[in-house]
Amino acid sequence: MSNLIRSLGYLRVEATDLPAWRDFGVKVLGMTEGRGPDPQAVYLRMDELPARIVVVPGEKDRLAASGWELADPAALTRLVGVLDEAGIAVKPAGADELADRRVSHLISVDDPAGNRLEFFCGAALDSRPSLSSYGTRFVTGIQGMGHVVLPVRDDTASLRFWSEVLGFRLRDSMRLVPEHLGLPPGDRPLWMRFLGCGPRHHSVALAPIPAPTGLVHLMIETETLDDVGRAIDRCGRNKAPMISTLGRHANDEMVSFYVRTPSGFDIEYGYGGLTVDDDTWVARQTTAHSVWGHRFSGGGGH
Ligand SMILES: Cc1ccc(O)c(O)c1CC[C@@H]1C(=O)CC[C@]2(C)C(=O)CC[C@@H]12
Ligand SMILES: [Fe+2]
Repeated sequence: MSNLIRSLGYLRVEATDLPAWRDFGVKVLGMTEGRGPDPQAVYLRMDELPARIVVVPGEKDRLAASGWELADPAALTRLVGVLDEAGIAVKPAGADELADRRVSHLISVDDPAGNRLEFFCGAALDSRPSLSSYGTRFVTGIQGMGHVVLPVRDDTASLRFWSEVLGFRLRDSMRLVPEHLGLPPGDRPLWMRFLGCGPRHHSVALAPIPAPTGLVHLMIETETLDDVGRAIDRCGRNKAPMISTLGRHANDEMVSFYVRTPSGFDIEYGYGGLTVDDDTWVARQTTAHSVWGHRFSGGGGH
């Protein structure tokens, strides 16, 4: 158990259509475009970091890595010790990768499902404010950039790695019906696990849902409900495919909707997510994904 990871820091996405991503990030999501070392890449900002989503040209559309922030080099050194002890192969970063990501220290590992994870500290800040022309402000800070839902195959192995090795805390579980996901009916129950590493209710959810792009969705959170409403309007104006109606989740109380990115995975765009305290939090099971809304279409029969 390590308990060293503080928050979701960034995503690296490989994409086939970079101009579509620039438009989507700026005009639909309300992020701002930053600058970075790779002139080909699109750097999308939400706050004082130089980029929260880095989109690089690729042969196919996929999540290349999720980046997770630690407090300092000592914490990263301790995490390497924990990973070594657990027999997980740790790849140190070269100078080129550090420069590219604008961090002082970086390592990477693959989780049991093959999701590439990067652990870093010492992010460079961008002194230019990230000011969206729509007035959108994102909830980041100690809550990080949001949450990711990553595909897993073996629920037990993945849950053990994320909780027992990485030190994430189980915040909620939800049983899924295979037929609802377009999967064959099975005898084993399918569990979705929601885990946190800080005050945000969940920074990662592990889902037994096949995702060809390596990501089910990224959730980003705004400071006001009006920011979410305006984003819905911009989806319409820019013909970005909304794949769910507005709804409120049962477990983290987030009011959100889902929109498809140019890379085929989804963004959950939300407001009002719950923060929790590990000293008092009790992990439960939710039996309905939402208290209202979130009717899905197109994305696979929900
Ligand atoms: C259930 C839930 C709670 C909190 C969240 O932040 C959240 O994204 C979800 C929904 C998770 C999940 C999904 O991402 C893909 C489509 C899913 C599997 C459904 O069909 C129900 C739950 C949905
Ligand atoms: Fe979510």
